Amino acid sequence: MAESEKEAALPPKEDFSDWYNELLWMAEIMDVRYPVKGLYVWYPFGFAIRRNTYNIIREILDNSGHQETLFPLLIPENEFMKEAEHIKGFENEVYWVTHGGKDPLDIPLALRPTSETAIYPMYKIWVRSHADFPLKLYQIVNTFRYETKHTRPLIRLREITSFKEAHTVHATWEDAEAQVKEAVGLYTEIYRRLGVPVLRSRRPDWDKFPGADYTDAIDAMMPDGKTLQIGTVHHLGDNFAKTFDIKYEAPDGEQRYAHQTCYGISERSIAATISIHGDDKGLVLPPEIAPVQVVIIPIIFKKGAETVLAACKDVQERLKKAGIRVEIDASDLRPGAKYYRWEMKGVPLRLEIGPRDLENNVAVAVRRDTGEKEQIPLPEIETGVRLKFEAIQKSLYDKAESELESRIFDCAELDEVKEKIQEGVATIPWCGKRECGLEMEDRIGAGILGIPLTPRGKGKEKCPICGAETETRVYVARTY
Ligand SMILES: Nc1ncnc2c1ncn2[C@@H]1O[C@H](COS(=O)(=O)NC(=O)[C@@H](N)CS)[C@@H](O)[C@H]1O
Ligand SMILES: [Zn+2]
Repeated sequence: MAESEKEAALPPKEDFSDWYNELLWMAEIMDVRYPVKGLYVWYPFGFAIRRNTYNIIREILDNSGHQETLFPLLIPENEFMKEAEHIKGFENEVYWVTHGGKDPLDIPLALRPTSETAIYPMYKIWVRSHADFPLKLYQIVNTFRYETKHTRPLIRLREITSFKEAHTVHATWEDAEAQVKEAVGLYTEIYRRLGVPVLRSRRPDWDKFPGADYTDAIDAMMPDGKTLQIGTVHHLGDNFAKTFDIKYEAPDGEQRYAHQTCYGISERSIAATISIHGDDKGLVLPPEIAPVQVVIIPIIFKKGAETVLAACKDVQERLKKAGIRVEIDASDLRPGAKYYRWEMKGVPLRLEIGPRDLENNVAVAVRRDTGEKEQIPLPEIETGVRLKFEAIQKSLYDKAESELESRIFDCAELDEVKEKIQEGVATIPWCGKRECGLEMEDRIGAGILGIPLTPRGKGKEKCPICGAETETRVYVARTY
C-alpha cells in the first residue's frame, strides 16, 4: 500500500503530464516503480476501478451475443509467422520465449501481442458450417508489446494488463461489416457509461491494423488536446481465414472461406476516464466505476458524538443494503484533511452528518464534480443518493461532450490546421488519394486521424494538395 501521507502536492491539471503522473500515485491507481520498463503494478484502489470498468465492458459484450473465453498466452512461431501483413506489423514488438528451464525450445514461443495467431488455428478446427455463425468470442487478458515509443502507465505499456480482444467469424464480408458497425456502437456505449464522448473515424489505409481490410477507431480528446486511441475495430475480410484455412459449408453445400472481425479495448479506457473527468483536487469518478461511491463524514462535537456516529452507521447500512459502495471516515483527522483525501480518490458524493443535521433529519450531500451542496432528508437517503449519481453521470458526460465539440476546428487550409491541432482536432478536406494524404501529413507534421464515420464534409470543397473536388473532410490531430 502507498505511504500514509502523500508529501507532494498534486500539480494543477493544466500541467497535464505531471498532474497525470502524480495522480496515479496519489490516488493509488498504479505504482510505476516495478523494475521492468513498461510494466506497472495495480494498487488495490486502481484495480477496483479496473474491475468496475471491465464489469461494464463484460455486461455490454455479454448482452450483445458475445461469449467470454480464454486462450493460451504462448504462440508457436510457426503459427505466429503465418500471416505476412500481421508479421510485418508486429515483428518488432513481439517478445519470444526460447527456453523451458535450461532446455532450448525447439519452437520459440511468442508472448501474445494480440491473439489472432493463437485463436485462429482453433477457429479452423471449430468452424464447420454457416450454422456456426456468428461466432463472437472475447477474452480479457494481458498482452505484451515491445513498445519502442515512450511508455506510460495505462496509456502505452509493454505489458497491456487489461486487453479486451473480441474475435468474430461470419459467412460473408457484409456480415462482418455489420459486426464492425455493431462493435463501434458497443464501444460508443461503453464510453458513454464512462462519461467519455468519442470521435469515431476510419483510419487511413496506411494506419490500419496489420492484416485488416480496414480499421474503424474510437478516439478520446485528452486535456492536452492530443487524441488517445481508446478502441479499434478491424474488418479482417477473409485474409486470416485464407491464412489459417478457416472454411465453412455454405447453405448450397459449397466450402467457403469465412470473414472475420476483431476489436480491442485496453486500460486506456481508464486513462481516458480519469484524465477527462479529473480536476486540480484529483480524481473525479463516474459513480458506476467509483470503488467508493459515498463517504460519510460524521461532524463530531463533544456533545452528542455517540448519536451522530450511530446515525452515520445506520445510513451506511441502509446505503449498503441498496447496493451502494459506502465508507464512513470516523478517523481523528480534521474534516478538511478528510475532504482532501476522499476528493483525491474521486468519491462522487460526500455525506456530512452532524448534530444539527440530525435535528433536521437530513444529511448534507456534497457532489465531488461540482462541489454543489444539498440537504437530503434521511428517510429518503437511498433515493436521494441515486438521483445524485444520475445527475453526476449526466453532468460529467455533457461537460466532456461540449469540451470535445469546442475543440474540433473546421479549417480552410493547412497552416490553420497546424495551429489548431495544438488545441485539439482539426478537420480539412481530402480527396482520399494516398499521396495527397501522406503529403498533407508531411506538411502539417501530424497524422490524419481518420475519416469521420459521421461525415463532417461541408459540401463540395477542394483537396488542399491536388485541388481535386471532394465532399470529405478528415480529422487531423496530435496523438498519444
Ligand atoms: N501498448 C499499449 N498500451 C495500452 N493500450 C494499447 C497498447 N497498444 C494498443 N493498445 C490499445 O489496444 C487497442 C487494440 O489494439 S490494436 O492493435 O489496435 N488491435 C488489435 O490488437 C486487434 N487484435 C483487435 S483486439 C488499441 O485500440 C489501443 O487502445
Ligand atoms: Zn488530393
